[in-house]
Amino acid sequence: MSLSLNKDEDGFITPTVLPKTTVTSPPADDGPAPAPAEPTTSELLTSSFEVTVTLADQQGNPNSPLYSAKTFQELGLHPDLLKGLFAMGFDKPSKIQEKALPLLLSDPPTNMIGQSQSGTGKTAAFVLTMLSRVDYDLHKPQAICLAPSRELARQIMSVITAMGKYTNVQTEYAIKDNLPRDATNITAQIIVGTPGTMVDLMRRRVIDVTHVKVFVLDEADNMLDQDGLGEQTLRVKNLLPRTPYQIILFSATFPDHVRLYASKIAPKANKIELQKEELSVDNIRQFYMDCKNEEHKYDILVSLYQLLTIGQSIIFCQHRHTADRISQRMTAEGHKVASLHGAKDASERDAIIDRFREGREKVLITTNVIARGIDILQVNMVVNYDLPLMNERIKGSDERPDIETYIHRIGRTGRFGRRGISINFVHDKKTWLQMELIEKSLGRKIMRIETNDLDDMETKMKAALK
Ligand SMILES: Nc1ncnc2c1ncn2[C@@H]1O[C@H](COP(=O)(O)OP(=O)(O)OP(=O)(O)O)[C@@H](O)[C@H]1O
Repeated sequence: MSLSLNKDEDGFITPTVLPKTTVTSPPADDGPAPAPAEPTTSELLTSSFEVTVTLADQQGNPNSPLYSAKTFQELGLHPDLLKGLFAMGFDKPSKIQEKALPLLLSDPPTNMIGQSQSGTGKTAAFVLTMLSRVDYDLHKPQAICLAPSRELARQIMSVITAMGKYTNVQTEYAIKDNLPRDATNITAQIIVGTPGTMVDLMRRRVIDVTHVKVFVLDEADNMLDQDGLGEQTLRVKNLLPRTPYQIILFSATFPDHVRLYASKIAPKANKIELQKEELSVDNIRQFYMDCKNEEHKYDILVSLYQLLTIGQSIIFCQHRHTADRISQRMTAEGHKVASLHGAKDASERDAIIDRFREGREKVLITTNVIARGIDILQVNMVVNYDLPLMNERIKGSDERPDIETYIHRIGRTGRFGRRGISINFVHDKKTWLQMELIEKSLGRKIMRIETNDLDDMETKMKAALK
């Protein structure tokens, strides 16, 4: 089946505006596939549902953020890294990789602020840069990478390990409860972690920063936002040496108030930017369900269970206690679901996400903790049980929808051109208006699915995943 995009009655919009990516080089004196996964059967309510991948289609389509006219070979990568890439099944670079890698790898190193839609391969771009720049004979930290959650740090590490499989790279985590308290000296070349633990290890000089030459912030807008992890990230940066190092900031979103600050943190950066209307990928079809009240949301979720378990699904709630409550109720009623949030301890969090990654759990009920970056190809459905709101991020703010978090949440599906579905639950005027604001900001139609018509639900979902 080909992945040509059509507008249909379900509101799946063909991109009429070609996704343009703007690349800006620093002004002279301004501060420095697998592929489209497609169900091969429309039998959504049977377990015979499969996902096949036809990477070449989308990477050959100039309208796609996965498009590539170039090859990894042309990028002058070390043969050991090329081997690693091919072993991972990466045949050619995606658009962001094709544009960013020559800039990231050029000498002298230049900073980079890179934006590209979720699931389009940003990780490989910064991982390849770290792996290309470190000196494997020097047993000192040389690349520091920060991510907003331990789950994402662990995922980035797995990409480094896979891509660096044919090199002698040594890596270490800076995440909670990973190193023994009496660890004294990290000799690994690449360290990946969350900012709090990274600061701690740097302050205690367990990490010697003298030789650091690359500093990466994944999900950079969140890492720099003063209402997010900005303060902690700045602490890490202030502990880095005064000698020049390359700063790389990547995210699918850069809201205006962070964009300016990002340019200060990464001076004279090359910039790859997206326009507002290009923020969300077109292969995720967005729906909403009009629920009667909070309790009805729960009933609807339960009625969706069969659909949720065909591939894998992530259900996002506003609060940890909601995630736990729903998960306990559904479990008591005989459904198999797991819940994950920041109040669980480190080893439990690792076990839960690992089980989900391995497909042993099919439904994960969670909070914004894994809204960003998590890449699990089988996830074909995301449910916003509660819409993301600004006041979850910014204390005391009003109840405006949090557009950036929405983009990241729905981006947990539709990875690297695969098809995916997102469903928003609305249950009163306020949530309806919030959803309308999301729809307006993204310029994408969010289609209604009837809550009392399971057949309609099934038909629309089948069509969306086809
Ligand atoms: N060149 C490539 N060829 C084939 N698959 C690729 C390529 N680059 C990346 N991928 C795959 O695409 C998926 C998405 O990549 P990645 O997680 O880096 O996206 P991202 O842009 O960082 O997304 P997010 O914004 O959600 O963090 C991964 O499963 C990755 O293995």
